[in-house]
Amino acid sequence: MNNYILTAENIKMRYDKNSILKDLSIYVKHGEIYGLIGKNGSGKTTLLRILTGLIQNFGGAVSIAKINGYECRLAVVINDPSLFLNMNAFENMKAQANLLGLHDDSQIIKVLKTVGLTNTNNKPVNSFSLGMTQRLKLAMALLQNPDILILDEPMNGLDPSGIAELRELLLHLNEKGMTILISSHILSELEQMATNIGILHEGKILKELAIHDAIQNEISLEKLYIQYTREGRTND
Ligand SMILES: Nc1ncnc2c1ncn2[C@@H]1O[C@H](COP(=O)(O)OP(=O)(O)OP(=O)(O)O)[C@@H](O)[C@H]1O
Repeated sequence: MNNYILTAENIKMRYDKNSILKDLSIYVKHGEIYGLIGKNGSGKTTLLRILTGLIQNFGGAVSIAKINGYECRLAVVINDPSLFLNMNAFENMKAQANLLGLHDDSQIIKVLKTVGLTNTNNKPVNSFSLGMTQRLKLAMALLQNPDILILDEPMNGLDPSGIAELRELLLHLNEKGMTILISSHILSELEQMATNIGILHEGKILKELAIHDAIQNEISLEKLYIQYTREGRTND
């Protein structure tokens, strides 16, 4: 038996005549923080949308592991606006909880505490900082108590303290057992946070590696990124 919680094999996706993902395979293990990197337009968001079921017309197969007979729960934080801007954090969470059929407010209160949004004094979301908004989106995803959390460039636009807060939060969730798949261009953050890295280039995951191997061999992610995504690269 393998230890994968999420696998996708032979994924093919095209928009009109543009082939974006070309027989791509990705393997995410239980308990890891998998950092997905690649150039702008390489297909990271497309892949994450496929993995989360937001895109259905693709080729290949996605498989989510089962624990005790139940498929692992997956939640996603993507950049689509999905918040009610005139409502406060609790009201947004309540709306999401209703959609999920959760009627116990204690779960909302617990999750808001986890992301540090309990003392927002009834402020509407349209007065939130970007960091607070990102934490609220994360809280909405956490309401589902997921086994796998998928985040698409969650640090975009955050200031250094917002990035650090988000990193601490994700590390905390991971320590509690949550598997995390995160796409980002901020390689220095992934170096601090990820356990594994996948480099998406020309429609495939060209390279997967464990961060501790890179550290042991004193290879920076930036160097690897450049090596694997430049034209005429060597793939070894
Ligand atoms: N709905 C769509 N219709 C047509 N083309 C699309 C659509 N969505 C994405 N694309 C194209 O597919 C390619 C991959 O886009 P995608 O957003 O998946 O890349 P990305 O790696 O996430 O990029 P970035 O790092 O800039 O966010 C791009 O060329 C993009 O223009």
